[in-house]
Amino acid sequence: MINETLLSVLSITGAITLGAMSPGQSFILVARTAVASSRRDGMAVALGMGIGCFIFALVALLGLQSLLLALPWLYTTLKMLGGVYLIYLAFKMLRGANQPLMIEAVGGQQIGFRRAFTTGLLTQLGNPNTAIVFGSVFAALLSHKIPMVLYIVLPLIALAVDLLWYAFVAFVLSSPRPRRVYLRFKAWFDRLGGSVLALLGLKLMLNK
Ligand SMILES: NC(=[NH2+])NCCC[C@H](N)C(=O)O
Repeated sequence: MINETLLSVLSITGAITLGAMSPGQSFILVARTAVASSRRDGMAVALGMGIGCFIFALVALLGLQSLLLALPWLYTTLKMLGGVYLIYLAFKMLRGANQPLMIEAVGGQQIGFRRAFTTGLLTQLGNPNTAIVFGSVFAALLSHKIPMVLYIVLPLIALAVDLLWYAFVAFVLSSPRPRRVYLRFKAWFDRLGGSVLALLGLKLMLNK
């Protein structure tokens, strides 16, 4: 019994880790913030990603999947909201692509911890990749009777995995060299990042 639980916790941790490491909208946002804003802001986005995962994990354990199956309109509404938010972020990134950044100056263009955190959180909550990982993985890897402790342990693991991974990404990308590279090709990076975000947003809205 204990072993079985431990085994599912380990496989779930593995699946969450792979999900965190696969590139997507969350990665784009953390990377962009870390190179363009500051390490601190990058960390704030990473924290938002972690908390977003915590919420997803909890909600998945509480049976969101069956709720969404029962209420198709809720599913559609959430998808639309997520898509609109992504396109909004993409629009901001594309619009600012040609504006130079003065990030050599100390602190650069800080966006502020709270705003960075909120953007991270909303991006994670609107991320279909995250929803799929938590929706399906939990369903597939947990037995029907979920031990009580897992309701706390799994969300905490989810928080830790994404927080650590994205903090690592933010840490690496906010060091001088990656920032210099970003700065040189800023317009192109922003165009690329913005376009991918917009496509992901459209896909989210249009996909069944
Ligand atoms: N554990 C997870 N699946 N977290 C969500 C990660 C999302 C994905 N890595 C992205 O950048 O979009």
